[in-house]
Amino acid sequence: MFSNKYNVDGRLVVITGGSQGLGFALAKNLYLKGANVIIISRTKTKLLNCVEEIKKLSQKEDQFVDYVAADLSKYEDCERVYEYLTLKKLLPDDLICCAGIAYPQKFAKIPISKIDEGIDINYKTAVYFVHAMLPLITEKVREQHLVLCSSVIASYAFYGYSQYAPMKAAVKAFGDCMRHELLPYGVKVHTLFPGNFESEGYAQENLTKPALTKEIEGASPAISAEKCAEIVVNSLQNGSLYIYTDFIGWVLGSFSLGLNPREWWFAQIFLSFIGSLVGRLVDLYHEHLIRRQSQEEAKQK
Ligand SMILES: NC(=O)C1=CN([C@@H]2O[C@H](COP(=O)(O)OP(=O)(O)OC[C@H]3O[C@@H](n4cnc5c(N)ncnc54)[C@H](OP(=O)(O)O)[C@@H]3O)[C@@H](O)[C@H]2O)C=CC1
Ligand SMILES: CCCCCCCCCCCCCCCC(=O)[C@@H](N)CO
Repeated sequence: MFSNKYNVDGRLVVITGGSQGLGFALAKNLYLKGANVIIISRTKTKLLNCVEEIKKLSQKEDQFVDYVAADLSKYEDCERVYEYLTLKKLLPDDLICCAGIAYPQKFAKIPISKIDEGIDINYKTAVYFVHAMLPLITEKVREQHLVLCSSVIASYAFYGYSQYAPMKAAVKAFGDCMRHELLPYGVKVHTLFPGNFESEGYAQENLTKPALTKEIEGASPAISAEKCAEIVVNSLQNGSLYIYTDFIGWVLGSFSLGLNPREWWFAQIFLSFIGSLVGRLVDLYHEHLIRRQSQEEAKQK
């Protein structure tokens, strides 16, 4: 219905989790390219500072940046964002859902409050927000994009991520449903599968992350949030539906193609064949690391 090209200039982009990390980096990147942005997160003081910083990057007279402080895991707050947009007659061109949190730890050591937080921040913020915004993205007036943030972890869930991986798999599945349902409205739905990148959230999760988890995910060295945002924006401009931010993420995505959208069809199909041959070996190696560690722990006791 609409062209594939994603021209940033003049668009209105609403970004959840826009006060730090990837969300903030995306806000700055898009603003620098001429977009108007609205950032949303819970903490007003952080949002105010971000708005000031973004304003410094202004490209033209009438460029617009604003914020809404809202806890998007509460539906009333999502409705409040809807009211703010409609009152101000602001029609978003794109929604980017970046709010998310990980508490990597052995399952037995995870407090139930952290499990709830994982469900609320990773899953509910995305699903509730999209639900509340639907009237604004189904008007068929222009090309619109919905961007959801999953993780490489959705392609391969492993030791230490029991609080987080199921939620990111859920976000992936939600995105797949939305991609179908919003097709008649000309809304392109993109899902991000980032590998590790530096952010406040990443620093926080590293405080509880088990050594084994760090060892396994070492294959995805953390890039800067700015670099990650640049890759995401370039991929959106190329029309990619599934967006990976590092090589290992792309390889793991290729190993689990299923009926998923693909990029570089033949390369990915070839890799999926390799994956079906050696994938289990990689996992067996990780099982070996786990056994070795538990034996070492037993010796120390
Ligand atoms: N960093 C990494 O290595 C990776 C991260 N990801 C995913 O990428 C996304 C961005 O990650 P990252 O930049 O590290 O995250 P950060 O933890 O650094 O930032 C999270 C943002 O979400 C906001 N937020 C949290 N809870 C809510 C809520 N209930 N309602 C509204 N806003 C909320 C936070 O602000 P406030 O607390 O003020 O609300 C903050 O702005 C997340 O979805 C994450 O899971 C995926 C792969 C790798
Ligand atoms: C031949 C194939 C070898 C495969 C080896 C397996 C490597 C696994 C890498 C997984 C990286 C996961 C990053 C998770 C990021 C994330 O979402 C958290 N940081 C949360 O913020």
